[in-house]
Amino acid sequence: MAAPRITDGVEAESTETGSTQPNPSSGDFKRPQFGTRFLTDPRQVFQHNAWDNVEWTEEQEKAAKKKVSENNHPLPPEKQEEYDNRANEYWNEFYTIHENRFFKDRHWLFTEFPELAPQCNTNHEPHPDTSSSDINQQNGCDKKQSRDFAPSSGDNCDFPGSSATYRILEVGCGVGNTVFPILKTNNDSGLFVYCCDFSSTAVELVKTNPEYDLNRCFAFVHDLSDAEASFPFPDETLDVIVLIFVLSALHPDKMQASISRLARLLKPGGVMLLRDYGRYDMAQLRFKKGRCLSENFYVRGDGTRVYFFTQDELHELFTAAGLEKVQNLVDRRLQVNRGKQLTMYRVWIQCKYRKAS
Ligand SMILES: C[S@@+](CC[C@H](N)C(=O)[O-])C[C@H]1O[C@@H](n2cnc3c(N)ncnc32)[C@H](O)[C@@H]1O
Repeated sequence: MAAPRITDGVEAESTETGSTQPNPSSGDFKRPQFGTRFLTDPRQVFQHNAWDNVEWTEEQEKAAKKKVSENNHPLPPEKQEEYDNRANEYWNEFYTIHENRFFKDRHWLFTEFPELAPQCNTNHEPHPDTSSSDINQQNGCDKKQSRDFAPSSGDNCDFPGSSATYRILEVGCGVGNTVFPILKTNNDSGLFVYCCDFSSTAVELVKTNPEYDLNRCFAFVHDLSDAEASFPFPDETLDVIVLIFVLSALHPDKMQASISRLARLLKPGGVMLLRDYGRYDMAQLRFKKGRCLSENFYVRGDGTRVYFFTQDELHELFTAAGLEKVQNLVDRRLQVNRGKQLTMYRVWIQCKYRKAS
């Protein structure tokens, strides 16, 4: 595996495999055997490109804490405001420069999140209460209706994907590195995938991708931090919501309202899936002075922002939105650049939270 590509902007975090280790305290007991290369002899560190489930020493944790607190001098309020007001412009610039070359398709998606293609995985049983026919009946819709739609009609029967039986929304979809693999892998004829991003440049790249198929997918511009903004489908219509390295891009003050708004979109029994940066990830420790916006929240050289979560913070956000924990684990990985003899400690958090039936 190649070392992560580092620029003065976003880290190519999502090129990494998502191998994680089962953690009984995470409530996750059925995880596949994946990511089982453990570093038992430190002298062997440069023998492989990556090591799984790396334990941090006390000194390492202490040094990370010290580095973060030394850097905790927030930028002045006017700078903060500018980064907040122009957040989508910075991401537009990012996608204008990188187009679809930056975030790579990820192979770990379906091992970590089998909910994205449940027919390929016998562990997953959609909850009996969450069938789309129920939703359509609640909305007075006939399940056999055409998939054509008129998004502005305001008619709940006539929203994109209204006749689907399994609906997934990806928020902060970028150029579709999760959406297109889902469409390719999950060939359930009842599947419909929505995806949104507040970068109109990213959404345009999704829409102009040759694999974009309006019969199976609908991309739209949406600002997650605007909890009042409407969605092109009614509440309680989604089986799955996916957030991959997107919540961390929001201002921490906006996170709770955004997650609570998203929770309303889930059917009873539906799940929210998240993978994002964990506290003291290499990317956090690499920030230089003058980049801190508030505690554990930073702005990169290209104007995009990033927060580094603890498991407890995410648990609090999801449960305050009325969701129940299915999984909340930390994925600690040691990546090695053998050529440069560099070690990089990555910390990612992975969560699944369900809406009660
Ligand atoms: C690190 S990228 C991850 C992109 C994609 N999820 C992936 O993994 O390839 C973060 C994405 O979140 C989007 N984003 C940031 N803030 C957002 C917001 N408030 N509403 C919607 N999308 C947002 C950015 O435009 C960007 O596409």
